[in-house]
This record gives sequence, structure tokens and C-alpha cells, in this order.
Amino acid sequence: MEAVAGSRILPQMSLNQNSESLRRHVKLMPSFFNTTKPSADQHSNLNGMKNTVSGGWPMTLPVQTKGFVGRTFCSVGVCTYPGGIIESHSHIAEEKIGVLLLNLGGPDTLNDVQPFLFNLFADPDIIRLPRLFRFLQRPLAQLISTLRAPKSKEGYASIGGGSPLRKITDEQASALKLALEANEIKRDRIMRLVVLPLYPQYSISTTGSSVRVLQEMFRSDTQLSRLPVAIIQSWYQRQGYINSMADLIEKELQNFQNPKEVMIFFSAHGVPVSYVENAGDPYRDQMEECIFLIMQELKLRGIGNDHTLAYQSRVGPVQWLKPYTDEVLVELGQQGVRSLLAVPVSFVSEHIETLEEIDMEYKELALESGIVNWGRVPALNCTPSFITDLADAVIEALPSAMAISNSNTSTSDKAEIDFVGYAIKMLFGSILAFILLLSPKVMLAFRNYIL
Ligand SMILES: C=CC1=C(C)c2cc3[nH]c(cc4nc(cc5[nH]c(cc1n2)c(C)c5CCC(=O)O)C(CCC(=O)O)=C4C)c(C)c3C=C
Ligand SMILES: [Fe+2]
Repeated sequence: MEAVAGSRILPQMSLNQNSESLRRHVKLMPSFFNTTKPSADQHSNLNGMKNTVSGGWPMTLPVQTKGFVGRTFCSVGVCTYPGGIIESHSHIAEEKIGVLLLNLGGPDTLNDVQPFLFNLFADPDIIRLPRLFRFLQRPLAQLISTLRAPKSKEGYASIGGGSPLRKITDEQASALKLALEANEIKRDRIMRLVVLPLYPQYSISTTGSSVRVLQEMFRSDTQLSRLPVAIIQSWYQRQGYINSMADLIEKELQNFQNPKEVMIFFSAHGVPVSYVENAGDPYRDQMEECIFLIMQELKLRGIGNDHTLAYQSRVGPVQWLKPYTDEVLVELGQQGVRSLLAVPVSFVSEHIETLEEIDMEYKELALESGIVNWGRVPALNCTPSFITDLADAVIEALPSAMAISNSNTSTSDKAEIDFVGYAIKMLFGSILAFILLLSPKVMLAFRNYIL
């Protein structure tokens, strides 16, 4: 059994690489683990089986981030699942299950901030340009990331000079591996992959974006396209997750002098309204249902506090989901709310928006607005009940694993077509962006957009 942590760069790989090449790639992965566990019989459960160390699963995924400091596949955990070896009377079969965690990346150092932002804005699911203007995506991303970098760097500098996301995601991957090994399960002789985004609610801009790229990659690889894959789209409604969130809230309420008077303030990462209203993003509906379920669980525990939901972290001049966290905090203070417990709800790890935006900016704003007692629920990170629930989610998803079908175009043809198209688009995009930038008015509008 091994767990290897490395940089955030995940290069393109294929299934049949030799072990030397595999080792090199594995080192580049933020988190990769590989275990096998013996089993007695297909029809017996695996309780009490002894772990063995595998020499390595000859498979790794063609995981590719969208550039250097990656967004999207920022933690990869691959494990051969308990039941690694299944003995069925006369044969021994090895059974391996991969778990691929999808998460947002974050800059490890201040030097990584601009490349990180570039990857973010170059994602067509984050900056959604009309099809006709798609060729501008990368030049625009270059421009916006360069202009926004100083402000973002300030934020990352204030939380220690980089994002903690990578470290926490690695820890979650290791904890999940242990939880999966502890589980009892019966196995067939198959290899399957479960894709688990670390976003409880689905959004086009998070899970949607990652899964789209993953599917493109799998379709264009003959071997991977045959691998049975189960994708967990969202899991906010799972009782284990709801209970874990309720536990955190219940515990944190006890830190207030008068817990019953505390306003439970859910703060979710926002998305532009157009995602929900024009592109059919289920994010807002799922978020509202998630809050409803958490509050319902708290009520069952005799906790009937007032609560509210607001959206934070908007970028640019377009309308984002409302109400906005900063505006609601001010209103609540003015309305006489004196005790408030902030609950970050769209993400399961500590990150810049909990450590800087909530703990510093929003706290200061709330105290200025009349709130006296402030608290914040920590992120779930590696909370055992939460990790166990993720392990259960992985196991429950296994039966639905299906091959992602192969595309007709060969990989090399595709690469050629992509390259020519890409070069033409880059050329025209850069010329247009350059012309636009010569106009001071356009430049000013841009500055307003990104800050
Ligand atoms: C520009 C549009 C953005 C959309 C849409 C968006 C959706 C979205 N993001 C998260 C989670 C996180 N985002 C984080 C950072 C971050 N996000 C955007 C922009 C959009 N996000 C920017 C520009 C940044 C960089 C930070 C900054 O400059 O303000 C992070 C933090 C990563 C870290 O390093 O700690 C998280 C987490 C969700 C869940 C979401 C949609 C539901
Ligand atoms: Fe974001």
C-alpha cells in the first residue's frame, strides 16, 4: 500500500504504461494510492481479511489538468479495492477499483496564483462565452488573470502564501482509502472506476466542467473508453453528509452564550444567475434542498434556530445568485441580530474563501454592522463520519459503472485537427484582444469586470 503526494501537474497518461513511466507519473500526482486485499470467496464477505501490499496496479489514468497549476483534477486517488484478490475455488482473480477524486486546485505559492487564475478563466464552463466568441477564451483568460492576480495574491498572502486545498485533498484521499479498506464488500472479477467530485452540489462550473473534460479524455483513449466508470454527480442529499454537517453546527452552537439566539448563516459559493436561469444549472435548487435537509436534521435534534442562505465570492459585473453574503450580513446586523454562526456549505475543505473571505472580510463586516458574537463552522475536511459516508457513496455507485463509449475519430487525427484549429483561434483571438486593448475605455471596463 502506498500513498504518494506530488505536484499538481497531472500529465496525459494511458493505461498500458510501463512501471518506470508509471512511477514517474505517480510522483506527479497529488495523491495516488494502491492497495490490494485478499478475499476468500466471491460469495463470502471480506470481513477480517488481511491487507497485503500490491506491487502496483498497472493502470493509471490519463488525467490532465487544464494547464499548469491545475483546476479540475487536482487530487487523484486510485486504489485497488478490498477484495483485491478473489479466490473462487479453482481460480484467483484480482479485482481493482479506482477512485478518482475531482477537486478544484489552488495555488501552492504566490507565484502560482496567475497560472491558477488563467486555468480558471480559460475554462469555458467558468467564463461562458457565446460560441461565436469562444476563440477569445484564452487571450481573455490571459488578460483577466494578469489583471486579477495582484488582488488574489493579497488574499493568498493573508492565509500563509498559498492555498491549503491540495494538502487537505491529499489527506481526504488517504482517509477515504482507509475507510474503503475497512468496508465489507463482495466483488466480481472486474476493474471499475468511481469518479467522486468533492463538491456536494452539482454546478456546471465545478463537477460539470471536470466531468466534461474527463469524458473527452476517456472517449479518445481506446483502453479507457472500455473501463467501467461510475460518476457521482452530487451527494448533498446523503444522510451521512447531512448528519456530519449537523454535527458541526450543533457543536459550534455550544460555543455561544445563548445558542438558541444564534442565526445560522449558510454561505455558499455563488455562480452567475445566467448559469441557473439560461443554462439549467441545478446548483441553486440543490443548495436550497441541502440547507432544508440540514435544518430538518437539526430540528430532529431539537435545534430550531433561525437560518438564512446567501451567496459569496462573486467575480465581475454580471448578476450572481442572490442574496449576496456581504449585503445580508449588513442587513442582519441592522435588524438586530447579535449572534451569528457562519456555515460554508458548497465546499468540504478549508480554502481561501473560508480562511480569508469569511474569517477576515465577512467577520469584520459583520462586527461593524452590529453583530457581536461571531462563529464559523469548520470545513468537514477529514471528519471521520464524513469520510465514511464518502466511502459508502463510492461502494453504492459501483454497480452503475459503465464504459464511456469510444469516439470514431482516432486520437492522432483528433490531435491534428485540434492543433490546427487551436493555432488559428489563438492567432485571431490574440489580434482581436490586442486591438480591443488599445482602447482605454475597454481597458477600464475590464478592470471593473475582474475586481
Ligand atoms: C469566475 C467565475 C467563477 C465561478 C462560476 C466559480 C464557481 C465556483 N467556485 C467554487 C469553489 C471555489 N472557487 C475558488 C476560487 C475562485 N473561484 C473563482 C471564480 C469562479 N468560481 C476565482 C476567480 C477564484 C480564485 C480566488 C480569487 O481570486 O478570488 C476556491 C478557492 C480555491 C483556493 O485556492 O483555496 C474554491 C473552493 C464553487 C464551489 C463554485 C460553484 C458552485
Ligand atoms: Fe470559485
